[in-house]
Order: sequence, then C-alpha cells, then structure tokens
Amino acid sequence: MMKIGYLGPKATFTDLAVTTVFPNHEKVPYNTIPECIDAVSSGEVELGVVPLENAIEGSVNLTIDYLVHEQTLPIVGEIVAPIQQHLMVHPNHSDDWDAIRCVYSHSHAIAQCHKFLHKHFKQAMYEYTTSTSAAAKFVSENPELKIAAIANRLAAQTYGLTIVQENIHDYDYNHTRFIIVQKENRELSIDSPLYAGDKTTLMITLPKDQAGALHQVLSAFAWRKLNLTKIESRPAKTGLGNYFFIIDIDQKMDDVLIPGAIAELEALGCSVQVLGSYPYYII
Ligand SMILES: O=C(O)C(=O)C[C@]1(C(=O)O)C=C[C@@H](O)C=C1
Repeated sequence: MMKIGYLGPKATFTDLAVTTVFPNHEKVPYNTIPECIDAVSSGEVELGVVPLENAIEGSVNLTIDYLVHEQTLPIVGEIVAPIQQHLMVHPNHSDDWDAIRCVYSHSHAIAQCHKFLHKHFKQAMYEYTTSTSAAAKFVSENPELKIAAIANRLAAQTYGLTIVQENIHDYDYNHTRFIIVQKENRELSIDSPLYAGDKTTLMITLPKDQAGALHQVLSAFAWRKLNLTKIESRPAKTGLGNYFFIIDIDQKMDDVLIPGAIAELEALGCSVQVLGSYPYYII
C-alpha cells in the first residue's frame, strides 16, 4: 500500500481521481498544491496528485510554476477525469438560495461557471478557496452566512450541503488533467483498466532573440512525425518577453526519435528538460 498525497481536503475532484485510479491505497490530503508537492519531496508520501489543466479554463499555473521553479519532481503519470460542478448551500438556506451574497470555490471552478454566475448571481461576490471542497467545508461551518459553494456531489455529501443547481459548468465537455508526481523517476507499477496510453512532457527554453527559433523547434518534432498534444508558454519570470515552453508528445520516451529531437534542439541553442514520460489513465 502506498501513501498518496492529494489536493484536499476530502472530496476534491483530485480526491475523486485518486480514489478511482488508486482504490486500495492510503490517501493523505494537503491544503494547497505546493504543500502536496513538498510532501512528495520530503518523502512524507510516495506519490502526489495535483491538477494540471482543465478543458475549459486551461492550465493550473500554480502547479506548472511550482514544479518548474520551486520543486522539480518527475511526472510519473496522469489522470484525466470528468468534472461536474454543482451549486450547493447549507440546508438552512435551501429555500432562499437565490439570495446568496457570495459564492465560494477554487478559481478554476468559478471560471468554469462564469456564464451561469453572470446570469443568476450578478450581485454576488466571489471568494476564492484553495479547492472546491475547502469551499464546501467553509459553507458547512458557517450556516449563518448567505453563501454558496461550487463543488462536486461527494463534497455536498461529505459536508452535509444541499445541491440547489446541478451541472452549472458552462460547457458540457469539462475534463481536468491531474498529474502524479514522485520523488524518483521510477515507472509507476499500477495495473489499471483505465490505462489509455503514454506521453512525454518536455520543458524547452529557446535561445534569446533568434528569428524562427520556435519554428525550428516545432520542425524537429514535425519531420520525425512526433505528434504534439500540447504546447504552452509560461513566463520564465526573468523579464517581460522571456518564456519557457511546455510541450507534450503523444508517446513514451524511446531510444531514437525523442532523444534525436532533443539533441537537435540543444544544437539549436535550446535548453531542454524532460519533465516526465508516463502513462495516462482516463476515467
Ligand atoms: O478543487 C478541487 O476540487 C480540485 O481538485 C482542483 C481543481 C483545479 O485546480 O482545477 C480540479 C478540478 C476542477 O477543474 C476544479 C478545481
């Protein structure tokens, strides 16, 4: 049995993802993404699971930035899970929920429901919490306040809240990718029927002020027919205009193609770091 850290408290979407892929392991909740990643680094838990990207709202920048700038750990797996957001209140307010003053949730969850909130709660304020279930917990602990949380069904059950509007996310296709990090780059030994393929994630910094550099980077993958599933730039935090790129390749690290592409990029003056080559599981 492994100890698996996750973004908690109980009943986050991350919790649901961990329970589905690792049903028989011990789960340890952490309040924030950095705390969870630190717990893997310090050896408190063997694996950590944190959100990386949502289909509606995009990347969870805190996860990418913390892994790149603060605590570099290999990505050893990925879980893709469907996300259904519900509006919930303390049972005391189930009849006058349309008068709520403030909606609590994780910023990504609020962003996934902007159209709904704009239509129904024009006057309400938003309060951002460390996770969706942290919002549900807060609402349950403050029955006197006219507030609501956006979270999942398990959070409503866990914290005794009443769901007053179901499926309030603005687009039907709502999925989130969670990454599994580990201290050492050892292959994950889980045998799950949810296994759906492998991926490799690279972090690439381009040489400064070189015309066509990004084009050359992309062609190193293109002529090898390496299929890219994501490319994203993030600020390098060293000055305006300085970025690094995160690139996902739709296959496992091999002996020829990916190492060849990396060597070509390095010859162009790029610096390349392999963040992980790992299996993904689709729920
Ligand atoms: O707050 C949670 O429940 C989480 O697991 C975090 C998180 C996120 O960071 O994107 C995960 C899935 C949903 O997209 C909303 C929130």
